Amino acid sequence: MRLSLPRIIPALKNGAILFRGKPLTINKSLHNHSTVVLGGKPHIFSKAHLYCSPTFTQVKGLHQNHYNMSSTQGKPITCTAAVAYAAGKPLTVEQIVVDPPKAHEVRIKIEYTAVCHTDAYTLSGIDPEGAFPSILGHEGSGIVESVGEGVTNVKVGDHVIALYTAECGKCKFCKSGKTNLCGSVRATQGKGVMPDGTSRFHNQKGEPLLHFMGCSTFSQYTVVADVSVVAVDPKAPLDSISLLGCGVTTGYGAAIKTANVQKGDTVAVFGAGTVGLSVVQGAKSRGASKIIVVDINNDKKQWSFDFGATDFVNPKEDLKEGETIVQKLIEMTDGGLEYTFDCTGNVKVMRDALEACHKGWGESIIIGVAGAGEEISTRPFQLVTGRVWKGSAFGGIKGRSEMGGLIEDYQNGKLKVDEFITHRRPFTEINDAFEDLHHGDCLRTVLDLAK
Ligand SMILES: NC(=O)C1=CN([C@@H]2O[C@H](COP(=O)(O)OP(=O)(O)OC[C@H]3O[C@@H](n4cnc5c(N)ncnc54)[C@H](OP(=O)(O)O)[C@@H]3O)[C@@H](O)[C@H]2O)C=CC1
Ligand SMILES: N[C@@H](CCC(=O)N[C@@H](CSC=O)C(=O)NCC(=O)O)C(=O)O
Ligand SMILES: [Zn+2]
Ligand SMILES: [Zn+2]
Repeated sequence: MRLSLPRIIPALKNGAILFRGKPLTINKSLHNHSTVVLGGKPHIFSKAHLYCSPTFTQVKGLHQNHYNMSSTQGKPITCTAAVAYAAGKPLTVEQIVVDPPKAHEVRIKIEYTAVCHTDAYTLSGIDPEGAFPSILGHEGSGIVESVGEGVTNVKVGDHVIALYTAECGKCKFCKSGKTNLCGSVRATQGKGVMPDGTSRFHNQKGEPLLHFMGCSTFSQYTVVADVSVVAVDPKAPLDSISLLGCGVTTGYGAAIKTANVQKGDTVAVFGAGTVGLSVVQGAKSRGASKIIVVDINNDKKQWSFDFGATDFVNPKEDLKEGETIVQKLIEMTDGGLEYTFDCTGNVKVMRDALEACHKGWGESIIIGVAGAGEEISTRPFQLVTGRVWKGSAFGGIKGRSEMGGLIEDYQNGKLKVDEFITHRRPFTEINDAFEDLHHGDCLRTVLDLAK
């Protein structure tokens, strides 16, 4: 049962609600502003918090569970989603049905989602794991609507980010201390189903729709495994932090975790999208001495400098006759770079990125995702002579244990996030958001699921 506003207000007026053990008094504008006064200090709660939050620890005559529950709990929800019915076709915005979460699952009311290049990659049909019909989207934030049995890490009303890289803390991978990859749900996630092998989505004809990357944020409601969701500070704006669900975290983490860039290091970043520019800001935060952005699109030049690049090279325009990008970079850095990052997904660029590394110690980190059948190649001599080829998924970040730190970096002004939001659209314009991706003036389009 949802605790309705008319029911909660008399309870508040009677002083019957305790917040962290102290009685709450209501601000007279509670109706409109959701503001309560505690110890003389105003506290602002979102509507969702007022309705659902267990931070309200005691309501006279009501059991705690009552106000932890929503009226939709345990029931299917009909809502709007964007369905990918076939590769290369626009998404269909339609009403779908989202089943309640089963044990160790969480149903989230998605508030905002951005479109990542990987969504376009899968929709294009070149993802070996791409399957249809499905609900794409993996860069999203929202509020927990209900939880299944046994869920302890999040509760109704929590502000959350969906995680395509789960963290169970118990599997071989999680316990290794060597990787952020988690084995707990990855096999079923890759098949587009929940850990029990079934889907929580179906369309109005009753046909099941597949999940995507364990997130499926292109739906007003989604269901994820409990290991694939993290609760965050409710003061962090949900629209901005949706970007921490993928692009920003991936690039920033690749610089500060996977590569672990140190003061004075030289860095080259191939591809100045959200991922590449987030690598740039990670490298800058570590005090890299040179941060060279390589991109074929001059529209990315100013952004590169804004995020901390020291140089910008457009291989289509800035090379001398017969010069390669590898030669240019080696010449600019007295023998090559300490770290290079591919943020394009182009396997030829990946080779250049490796070969631009300094002999003996340079490391190249592949972040870009390449299509089915694509392979990387280089002369083994490149590795024999000390260059290292690595990859990075979700920036090497463990979503449940490390997201809080990234949110703090954002809140303290150390990590730029808002600057990536170049476009905003109502959810119904999702196909235009995919189109935005192909234009040089777009880093991220954030979609508002309420519109
Ligand atoms: N490993 C992981 O965990 C993750 C991987 N990814 C992958 O990372 C990549 C980047 O993602 P995102 O930032 O969202 O993508 P974007 O498309 O926004 O950025 C890619 C950038 O690379 C540029 N580019 C394309 N070809 C070249 C080239 N030959 N040389 C130099 N620059 C080039 C593009 O230019 P233009 O605008 O002209 O096309 C664009 O500016 C994608 O492959 C994505 O799938 C994303 C998130 C997580
Ligand atoms: N499905 C593809 C590979 C896609 C891929 O590499 N995904 C990245 C995240 S991309 C986010 O925008 C990743 O983290 N991969 C690790 C993972 O476990 O999926 C294929 O089959 O090639
Ligand atoms: Zn992504
Ligand atoms: Zn695990």
